[in-house]
Amino acid sequence: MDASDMGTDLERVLLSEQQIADRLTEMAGEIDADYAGRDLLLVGVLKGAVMVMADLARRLHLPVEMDWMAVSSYGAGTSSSGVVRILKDLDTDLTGRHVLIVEDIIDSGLTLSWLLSNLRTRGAASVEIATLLRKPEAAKVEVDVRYVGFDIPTEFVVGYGLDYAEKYRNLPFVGTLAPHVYSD
Ligand SMILES: O=P(O)(O)OC[C@H]1O[C@H](OP(=O)(O)OP(=O)(O)O)[C@H](O)[C@@H]1O
Ligand code: HPA
Ligand SMILES: [Mg+2]
Repeated sequence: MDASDMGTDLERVLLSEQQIADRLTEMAGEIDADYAGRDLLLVGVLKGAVMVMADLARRLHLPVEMDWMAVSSYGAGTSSSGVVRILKDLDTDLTGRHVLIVEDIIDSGLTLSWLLSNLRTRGAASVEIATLLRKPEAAKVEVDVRYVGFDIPTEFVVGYGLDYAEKYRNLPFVGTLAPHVYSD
């Protein structure tokens, strides 16, 4: 699937499949080096982080475990409500574990800031964040992020796990939507 398959819904491609792949390879290299000799637990945040988790994890040379949480702050809209709900909690006890939260995007920062404090109360040896995308100018709270793929402008983006009203997650690239998609 490429941009032309999107018909008129897509405004432009922000990050191509190749750019994403190259950056994830670099991030995996840093993570491999930083966590060498440690037992790492990757925590993916459903649903948006599915693609990042799958592609980042496959580039790591460390023996990792993977677990998932589902939290929601957006519902079907395009701005964060600020109210974070746990829809599915971890199956893993974090006591003494090195935890790396894997996310698709940090926008207002409200979701990750909340999640970071929540996981830090669970006795982990360390809790860090890896995110593919971050919107620095949209931050409502500052979040201490260890690994960032790309800083992007304050525009609503879709693809590579990111949705608008649950659609577009399966695009292999990250793009912006044409305004008519929001108003129709
Ligand atoms: O920094 P914030 O403004 O809090 O936004 C970031 C969060 O919003 C999105 O999740 P969403 O709640 O849309 O759930 P989803 O992953 O299932 O789409 C995204 O995947 C992040 O988790
Ligand atoms: O720009 C975005 N796109 C899709 N989902 C999101 N969740 C937070 N920001 C975004
Ligand atoms: Mg969403």
